[in-house]
Amino acid sequence: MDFDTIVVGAGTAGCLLANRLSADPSKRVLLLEAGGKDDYHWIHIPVGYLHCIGNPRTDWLYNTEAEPGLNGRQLRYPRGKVLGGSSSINGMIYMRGQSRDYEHWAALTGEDAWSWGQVLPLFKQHEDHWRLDAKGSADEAFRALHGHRGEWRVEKQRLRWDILDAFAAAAEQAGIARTEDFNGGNNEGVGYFEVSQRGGLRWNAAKAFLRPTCLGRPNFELWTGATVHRLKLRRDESGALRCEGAEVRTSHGMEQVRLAPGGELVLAAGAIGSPQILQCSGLGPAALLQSLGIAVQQDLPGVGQNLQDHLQIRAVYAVEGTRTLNTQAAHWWGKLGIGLQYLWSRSGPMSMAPSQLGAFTRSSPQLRWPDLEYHVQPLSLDAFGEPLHRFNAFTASVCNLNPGSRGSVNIRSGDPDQPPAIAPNYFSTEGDRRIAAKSLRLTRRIVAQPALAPFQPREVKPGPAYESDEELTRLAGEIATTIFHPVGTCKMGRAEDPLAVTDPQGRVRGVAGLRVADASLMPTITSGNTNAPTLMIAERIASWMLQQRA
Ligand SMILES: Cc1cc2nc3c(=O)[nH]c(=O)nc-3n(C[C@H](O)[C@H](O)[C@H](O)COP(=O)(O)OP(=O)(O)OC[C@H]3O[C@@H](n4cnc5c(N)ncnc54)[C@H](O)[C@@H]3O)c2cc1C
Repeated sequence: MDFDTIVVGAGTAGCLLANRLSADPSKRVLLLEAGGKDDYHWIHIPVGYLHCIGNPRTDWLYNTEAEPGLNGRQLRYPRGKVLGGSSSINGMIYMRGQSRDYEHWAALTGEDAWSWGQVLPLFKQHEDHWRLDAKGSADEAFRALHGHRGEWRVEKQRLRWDILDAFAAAAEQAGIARTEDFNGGNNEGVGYFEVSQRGGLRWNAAKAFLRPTCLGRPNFELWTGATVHRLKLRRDESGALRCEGAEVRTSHGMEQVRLAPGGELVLAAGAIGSPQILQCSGLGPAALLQSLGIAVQQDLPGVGQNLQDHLQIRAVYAVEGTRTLNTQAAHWWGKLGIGLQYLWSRSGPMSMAPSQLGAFTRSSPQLRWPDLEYHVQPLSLDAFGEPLHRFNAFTASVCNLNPGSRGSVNIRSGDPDQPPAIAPNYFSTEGDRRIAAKSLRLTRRIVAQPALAPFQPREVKPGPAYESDEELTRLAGEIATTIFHPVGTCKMGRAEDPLAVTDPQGRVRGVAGLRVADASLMPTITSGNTNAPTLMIAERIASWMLQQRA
């Protein structure tokens, strides 16, 4: 059977693409997903991300290389391997980034369609914002920025914590104004995050875009447990290269899926999966491919390079006179109470996104835009996967939104089952190290404000003894970890950019019938969490594909 479109990866981008591209009943669309169905209960109960990360049922279980900037540590590098992809295991924060991110993409690519004014309608197109539910509860300015009745539900969190309210007040005392909306183009301010949930349950890309619409369409097929190993490429007499389909491993063994004449295959396998598939297919840096004995189909030096990620520096403060999740979940009766609260009202800690309170601010008053994001949590632990501390504490995690460090994703062999080498190269620039020290000092300044004084906060990590830039940077390397935002490994760009893997519309250079439409396409990381920008990318590329089909 031939397909007009084959989408590889049913994650954040892939589910939206499949929905839009199969809306025309005359076009046959196949969606391929390596992971299984999203029928695991912990995907849907928000706090279940703790059970999904590090679980082979839902996670690819990657690790980074030993990172010099993190004092030689390797990090766990979760990526969703299930229907919905990373949207099934992520922190659910809805964050578009800053308008300047998109102006920058437009300048870098020369394509004005990526500018803020032109992407805003795309964010709104699939949005279903809770504040627009009730008539009259949102003003015209809010309506101009947000969408209603789209597929992507955005809700207010169903909990609050005294310690987080106090942190918000302390941030205000330190000069960070309150905000009710982080998604208006400038996210500066402090407030509770809004989340991708519906009625206290996670809202992932599969629920939003596949069920029931897509799954009911006779022209649409979804294969789960289907891992794409390589692309099928053919060179015609004139030497032009075209993608004709893919080799896929399913429960029946290896299968070939084919594109109909003029069809397109869209890679939406994410910032790790998409470059891996390209490199395994002979599309990538020639030297890397030759060193592994892979025939070079097209030398694309940028495939797998330009990896960008946000690194969170997790400062921990012990507190007195209030309860945090650490002690609330320490005993069976506490857990029972939490469970009953969730069953009764779908609220409380089980409805909790990993980070509830957020703040965007500037590491230096000279900056025009916020370059730091705080994720504040009423809990603390030594590392994800470790138990919560037994004392009451909160974590103020801070990340540099615009890191200068660039890393890579490179296959180690032509075997698609071997995980690639992931080297984010954190803290590899002087600027990133300087901002790390500055951001820890800012955290201390916020925590020292009067609003937090009643809770007698005591710095547990990195520890009050450390003061100098050098000490703080080394300690940041000790306590920092990924905030799970890898992007940029198949970046789009201008023809004269040697590292651009695709043109500004996601078409892979030198290969007809092949696009990329996921987080790997971003030329630079957005100033915030990356799920909403990835949905927008998929919306944009789908609209171009539909126009070009017509
Ligand atoms: C733990 C975690 C927490 C996060 N928290 C947040 C948050 O709170 N807010 C936010 O905005 N962002 C968050 N993110 C980031 C956000 O989820 C991602 O940026 C976004 O999901 C990326 O979408 P994508 O479509 O590029 O990739 P994905 O959603 O990862 O989808 C890729 C899909 O392709 C499949 N695939 C890969 N290789 C193959 C292959 N060879 N064959 C077939 N299928 C394949 C994968 O299994 C997966 O389903 C988080 C991510 C993680 C992992």
